[in-house]
Amino acid sequence: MPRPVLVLKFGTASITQSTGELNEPVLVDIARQVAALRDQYNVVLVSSGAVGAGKSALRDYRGEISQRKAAAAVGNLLLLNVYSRFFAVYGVTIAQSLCERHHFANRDQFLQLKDTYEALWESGIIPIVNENDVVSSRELKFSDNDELATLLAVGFGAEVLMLCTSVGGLLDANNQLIRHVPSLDESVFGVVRTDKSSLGLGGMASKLTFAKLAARMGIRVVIFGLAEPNSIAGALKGEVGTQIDPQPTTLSARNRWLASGSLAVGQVRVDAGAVAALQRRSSLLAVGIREILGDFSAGEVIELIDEAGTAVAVAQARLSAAALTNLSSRQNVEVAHANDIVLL
Ligand SMILES: Nc1ncnc2c1ncn2[C@@H]1O[C@H](COP(=O)(O)OP(=O)(O)O)[C@@H](O)[C@H]1O
Ligand SMILES: N[C@@H](CCC(=O)OP(=O)(O)O)C(=O)O
Repeated sequence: MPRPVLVLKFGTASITQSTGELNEPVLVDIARQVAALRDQYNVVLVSSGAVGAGKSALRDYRGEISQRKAAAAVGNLLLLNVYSRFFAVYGVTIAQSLCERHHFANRDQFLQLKDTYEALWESGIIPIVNENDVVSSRELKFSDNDELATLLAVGFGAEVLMLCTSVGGLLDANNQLIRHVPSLDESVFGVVRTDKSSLGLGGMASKLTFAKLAARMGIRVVIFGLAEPNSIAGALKGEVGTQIDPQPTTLSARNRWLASGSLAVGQVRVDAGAVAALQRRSSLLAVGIREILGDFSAGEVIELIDEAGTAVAVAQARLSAAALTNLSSRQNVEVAHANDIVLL
């Protein structure tokens, strides 16, 4: 039996001090706790903290985009060096994996990543992942490492996605920990404020957004903190942090991919009749299309939005944007087959 995959993400606020410097005692403890999970899980550790760790090396750091990239270039080295030293104490070798968003657009390319991780896991090595900030452009970035961790969890069909937070979990309006969220509906999002740590990108709003996606794809999510001893094992057992239940899903691995990991390169606005047809699991026909937004080729992934602009589905387009625009007749032209459409 292959071991289940566990994706574990640590944000800047959890592993650095307020100055940005790496919090070594916390990292030693993470290494101890994660090393103990290796026999049970194939672990992917997603770690932020590079910008914080590297920024003091830059003269007159003001947090501009180019300076953040430069800080990440310095800081990733420091971060991995510290992880490498601390994991070595527990006999674990680590590997570095820097990911870019476009690697996730093409499923074949993404599966190469999985191949590599499997080779690492076979030798007991833990991959440590961060966004490749040095080259990531503003348009093509992951929104943050919560998204990167989620896309890895969905792509690998992980059993559990664990998002570490500096505040111990999801808190209610009285700052009390919410222990169990059976389903992430709007009322749950209502407790989230928009504050986040100064060096990180995410915060709780981002964690919940991606937790919702992962749960919809059948993955159990835990948002937890490191305040208690052995909190990672505790969170896995459901005793620490906020537990978010996975939703039942019948989507195939490929369609889960379509709905989450792929990059939608364009959008198509569809009318109310087409929305109703999609909900009946019909194919999308050209007659229901109101507007084509962006440029896409046949075979690429597009988002289907309703008249109000809300995304209702993602689909693999059979026709390019240009071919769709130039249709002489829109009767009986299939734009996306039902099997290639995933409702959101
Ligand atoms: N309802 C909430 N429960 C917990 N944290 C919340 C809530 N609303 C907003 N937050 C904020 O979200 C942030 C949690 O993200 P944090 O773990 O610090 O960042 P990251 O891991 O992305 O660096 C904190 O700044 C916290 O104050
Ligand atoms: N890639 C950046 C962190 C980006 C990020 O998502 O930060 P966070 O919100 O703290 O998880 C870094 O290593 O500093």
